[in-house]
Amino acid sequence: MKGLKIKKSNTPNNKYATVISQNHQLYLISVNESSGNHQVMAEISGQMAYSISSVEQYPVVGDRVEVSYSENDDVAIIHRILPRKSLLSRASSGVGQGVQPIAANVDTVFITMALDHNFNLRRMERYLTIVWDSGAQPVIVLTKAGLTTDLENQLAQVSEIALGVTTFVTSDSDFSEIANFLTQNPQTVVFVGSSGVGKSTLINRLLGYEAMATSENRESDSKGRHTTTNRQLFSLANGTQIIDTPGMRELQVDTGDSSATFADIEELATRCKFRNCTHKSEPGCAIIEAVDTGKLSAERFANYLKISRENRYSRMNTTEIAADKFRRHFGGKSGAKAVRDIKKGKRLN
Ligand SMILES: Nc1nc2c(ncn2[C@@H]2O[C@H](COP(=O)(O)OP(=O)(O)OP(=O)(O)O)[C@@H](O)[C@H]2O)c(=O)[nH]1
Ligand SMILES: [Zn+2]
Repeated sequence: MKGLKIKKSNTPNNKYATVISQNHQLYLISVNESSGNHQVMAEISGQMAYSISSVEQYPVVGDRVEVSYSENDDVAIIHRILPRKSLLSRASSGVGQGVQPIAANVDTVFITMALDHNFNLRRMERYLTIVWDSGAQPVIVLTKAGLTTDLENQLAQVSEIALGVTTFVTSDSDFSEIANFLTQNPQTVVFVGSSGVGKSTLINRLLGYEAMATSENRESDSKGRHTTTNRQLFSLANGTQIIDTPGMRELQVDTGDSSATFADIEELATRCKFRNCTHKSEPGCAIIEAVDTGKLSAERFANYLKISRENRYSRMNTTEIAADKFRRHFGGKSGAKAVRDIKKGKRLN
């Protein structure tokens, strides 16, 4: 994986550091010093705070930052974020709220899904979409192999929606594929996936100690999932870093650029007779034909449409979204009739 190119600082006493945990505007950073790495609390400088105009300009876990700090200081001051190679974000709740960045410079996102009742290809597509969009590389981890009798079929289904994506299968007793993968390519990784699929179990096994409380030894409503520290970035001996921040694990699998995940559908769309085909009822629609002949599953196509619509919304303001819903809902009706319907309280959705 490509390393960060670090521009030399204009201020010779400044140092470089990695953000290892974040709590509101306070950061825990690991400063790279000639004597080794040194952990210290940090805040952003007044000047940096003043110049920030959007939420991605705040440091997040995994960020490399330039700081000023001397031995006598209680807190270091963060002056800037070095260029990121990836940024993983989740959708904030509520329409028009944009996205919330949660981890930077992640190389690989392990999309973790259990092979039991948790297994769900539509959810997997959503995770893939977010990961492709972040600049990180997805790897699929299918856990609890002992709890399925249908592994071959499940693997075939996964490879259909995740063409070329590395896929590992783990069980209670065997997680060696992931361990080998990380030994061969030390890098920064995160685990995402539904609660209970075994992310903490895997992270503990990779670290070789109980850094995370798994659901077996955790109160179900306990806030702190880390047993020993409030770190959000853990290092393996081989240099691999595992980021695990609150809010990261399940993401909100509802946004992102769908083009890489749905490359086959986008390719089909280029063969529709009309360039602005909506793939609903047009003659010569290559997608409708593929669904009719069974080459494309209707479910997968429906998921594609849903994600495309959500993407479109994430780029619109509230009025535009309302107008779009209006058009979709009342497409054929006259404006006056549509307005009457709205006044009568018919829902748009
Ligand atoms: N059978 C089986 N059980 C597993 C496996 N991996 C984890 N488990 C069990 O599944 C339960 C949940 O595991 P966790 O590691 O806490 O799951 P998690 O994904 O970290 O869940 P959250 O912390 O809520 O995000 C625990 O009881 C684990 O012992 C596996 O490969 N096979
Ligand atoms: Zn079409």
